[in-house]
Amino acid sequence: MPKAVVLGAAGGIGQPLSLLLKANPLVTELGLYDIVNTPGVAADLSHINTQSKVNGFLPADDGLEKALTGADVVVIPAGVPRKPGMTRDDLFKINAGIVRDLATGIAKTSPKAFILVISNPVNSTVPIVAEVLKKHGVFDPKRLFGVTTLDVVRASTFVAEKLGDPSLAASVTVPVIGGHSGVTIVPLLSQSSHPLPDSFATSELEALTFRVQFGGDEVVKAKDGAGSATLSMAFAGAEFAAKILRAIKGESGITAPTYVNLTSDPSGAEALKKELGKEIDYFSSVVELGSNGVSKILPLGKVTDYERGLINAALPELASNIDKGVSFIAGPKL
Ligand SMILES: NC(=O)c1ccc[n+]([C@@H]2O[C@H](COP(=O)([O-])OP(=O)(O)OC[C@H]3O[C@@H](n4cnc5c(N)ncnc54)[C@H](O)[C@@H]3O)[C@@H](O)[C@H]2O)c1
Ligand SMILES: O=C(O)C[C@H](O)C(=O)O
Repeated sequence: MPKAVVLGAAGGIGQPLSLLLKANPLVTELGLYDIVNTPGVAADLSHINTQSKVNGFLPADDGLEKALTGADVVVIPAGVPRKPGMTRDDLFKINAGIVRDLATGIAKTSPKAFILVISNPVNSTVPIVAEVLKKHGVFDPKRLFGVTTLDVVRASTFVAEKLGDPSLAASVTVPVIGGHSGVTIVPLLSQSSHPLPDSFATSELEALTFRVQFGGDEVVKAKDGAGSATLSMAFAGAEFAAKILRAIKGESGITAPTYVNLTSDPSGAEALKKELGKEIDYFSSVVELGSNGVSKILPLGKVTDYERGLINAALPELASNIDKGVSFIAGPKL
């Protein structure tokens, strides 16, 4: 205990993420699943002198089921990445089906696992996983997470840069809320652990906000057709997974922003929706983690008028992304 599983483990994110999980002393077993190359990735990682046992699986011979058996934490970076000119929503056509099929495997084999969804478009793929789990009668909203940590990591880096002290990057924390695409990404810079100077101009604040919202595009452009963020995403995914592993082990007081379901448990969902002023079924907010998953969704806290405007701009797109994911499994709303 615990066993971590990576679905999409041979990919650009999957390989370095699997490496970082192999290096995490809390992981005792690591299952790697992909449609290609996992035996090689697993053999390679298995020579690293940390305690976890590593196994690689392919679709043949019930590989998905074998990988997922006994899983406590399942991380999903399977699916295609963006090329320049594409939005994350453009990936829906291919990734929705991939995520649906993997979620079906989880529902059948490891329904109690904590599920961490990286595959884009996260705003829609998380609802897809939830709807599949609901169909199988095993949905627990406290155990399903859209991984938005890369936005948080970016915000820390960019704020530290603006403060003129990159050594602060690891300690700066900025809540990033909403969703994970363009305008649905809302950095609450007024709540930065290391405040921006009073002299910070409105235009600078807008530029910094834009950089967090569209940081993914910078990488897509720089990679010039060879994919999107992989290494920074692996780092971010491993950071979030490490928090989950610590919470499972019983550590209390761990918090992180993550994209969660707001329709039932856990506590705090109704209060958050009141603050948002809108009935919305998923939202990324800071949550408190416990051994059973999300123990509390924390309130937004004080936001500036500018941030309130960003939230209001995010909500309609988020709602439409959510509907798209839900309808893919449940059929269109009548
Ligand atoms: N949440 C985030 O912040 C974030 C950040 C970066 C990338 N992403 C997303 O992560 C996904 C993966 O990105 P990448 O750069 O690693 O892509 P990649 O193409 O390098 O890797 C994807 C892997 O998924 C595998 N795969 C495809 N279909 C599969 C299936 N049915 N079952 C198991 N594995 C399957 C592929 O074989 C490949 O190894 C993309 O959708 C990307 O947009 C999300
Ligand atoms: O930008 C992308 O498509 C990948 C990822 O969502 C990111 O934020 O880097």
